[in-house]
Order: sequence, then C-alpha cells, then structure tokens
Amino acid sequence: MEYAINALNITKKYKDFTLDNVSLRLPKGSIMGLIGENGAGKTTLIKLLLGLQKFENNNSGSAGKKSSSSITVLGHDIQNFPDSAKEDIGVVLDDCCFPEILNLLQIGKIMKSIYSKWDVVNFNRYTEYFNLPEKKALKDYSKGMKMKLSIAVALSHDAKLLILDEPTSGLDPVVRDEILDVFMDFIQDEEHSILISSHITSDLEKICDYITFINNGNIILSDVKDDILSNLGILKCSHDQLAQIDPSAIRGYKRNSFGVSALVDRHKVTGNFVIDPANLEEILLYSVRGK
Ligand SMILES: Nc1ncnc2c1ncn2[C@@H]1O[C@H](COP(=O)(O)OP(=O)(O)OP(=O)(O)O)[C@@H](O)[C@H]1O
Repeated sequence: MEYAINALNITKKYKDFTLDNVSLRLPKGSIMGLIGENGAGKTTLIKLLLGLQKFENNNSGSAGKKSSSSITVLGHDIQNFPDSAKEDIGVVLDDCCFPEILNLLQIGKIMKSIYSKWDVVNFNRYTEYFNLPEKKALKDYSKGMKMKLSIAVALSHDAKLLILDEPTSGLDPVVRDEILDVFMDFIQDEEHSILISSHITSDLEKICDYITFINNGNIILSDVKDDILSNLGILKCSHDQLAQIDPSAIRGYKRNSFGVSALVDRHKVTGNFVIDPANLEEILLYSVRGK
C-alpha cells in the first residue's frame, strides 16, 4: 500500500509532556481523522509531520520501545523535504496565519506570487462558494470566515495532501457541512489524501476512512473507521456479569445505578449479551475516561 504519510516511532519530549513513540500511516487516497482530548498531542504530532518541530533523533522512545524513527510525507523524508514538493501539502492550522490588515483580493495576489501552481479560478470558486467578502480586511472577518479563507488557500495550490488541525472548530453546523462537502470533493481524486484533527467526532464519523485515537501522547487505536465501529460496542450488564467477560475484551467501563456499561470488543465477548453500537465520541470517552 502507498502512504501519503508514514510516520514511524516518533517521540517528542516537552517538559511536562511526551509524545511517546507513535506511528501513523495514512494510505494514499483516503481521509484519516485524529481524535483526542485537549492536550492529547494532536497539534504536536501534526507539527512534527509538517517538519515544524523536530522529533527526538536518538531513537529515544521509552524503555522497551526503541526502534528507528522516521517521517515520510508524499514519499519524501520530512527532514530533507524538497522545497519543490512543499506546494503539494495544503495546511490549515487552528490560528489564521495571514496578516489581518489584508483583504481577500490582496491575499489572492500574494498567494499567486508564492505558489507556482496557484489556481486563481479554483480560489475564486471556493471563496465565492464560501461567500467571502473580497474587500473586507481579515481583522473584520469572523472566525468562520478566516477558517474558510485558510481552507480556500489550502485547496488552491494543487496540493495532494491536506493536513488540517481543527478546521471545523467553532463553526456552525451549516458551514461545517459545506466544508466537509469540499473535503469529500477533494478526495474524489485518488491521488489526494487528508489528515484532519477535530473534537467534533460526528464530522470525522461522516467523512473519514481511518480514525486514530490519541491519548496523553500515545496512539491508543488507529484503524479503518468502519472496522472500529463494527468491532466495538457498548454492553450494559451487572458487575457480576462484567466479571465473567474476558478482561481483554473490555476497553473501558463506567458504573451507573443499574450496573455497568462497558466498551467491548464484540468478537471477544461470549455469552448472550446485547451489545449496542458505539459512536466515535463514546469510544473516545470510554477509552480515555472509562476505568
Ligand atoms: N512548545 C511547547 N513547549 C512545551 N510544551 C508544549 C509545547 N507545545 C505543546 N506542548 C504541550 O504538549 C501537550 C500536547 O499539546 P498539543 O497542542 O499537541 O495538544 P492537542 O491534542 O492539540 O490539544 P488541543 O485539542 O487542546 O488543541 C500539552 O500538554 C502542551 O502543553
């Protein structure tokens, strides 16, 4: 399989936080969602994938996890990423990176001078679709308008890979739906791939092929979304019944006044239990917060 992103055994240490020996593979032609609570390490991982931060080069994962580290994006080692290939990555980070005194027309002109493959027709198409005013300074744009502008830019230089950090956060459901449609449209070309982080798990459930859960600097689950949703489910039972279930089937559980509800691997549960479907939000909550 060809990968748009192939990150192996990546460790990044801050004073109070370690992204610990994580690996992530995004198959070409697909969308992967990155889910995790605040401070889980999503932005740190994204910055490493973009080469904006350096990972530990001494293969210094925690004890017992040492192995060689590398990040390959669109076939290039991120540490020696050629300038000529930088246009192939469209990036949206959670803060607007354009000078606030400029307006959309001025941004368009600047981008045309920066990107050799700048597609003015596409840019105008997206900015019209997003109803962005041309002459208003960015400082007077709403948060949603700024985000739409960042997305329009990322989509207008013929990128093959989009790396998007919370592109739908703070946006209303109508705008989010518009943006998700644009992402789905982008991915119709099988050469295109997207890595997207979001707290809005329903957005990721809608568009992603793969989901990666990150918690406290560790990847706790990374798989095909449909497999995750079909393999995991919520089982409600008594404490005694829970005790009879193979412990390796239980990903997390919560006690309530009626007994216990547990996130379980369906295939590992034997016996006559009803297991309800779990959505991505529940999977995150049970995995992170469940006992
Ligand atoms: N430059 C830095 N120096 C020190 N610590 C940092 C730095 N950048 C991030 N961190 C720490 O790394 C941890 C992970 O932060 P990160 O921004 O990657 O989380 P996140 O999953 O993107 O969170 P959120 O959903 O809130 O955006 C946090 O504890 C944060 O304080």
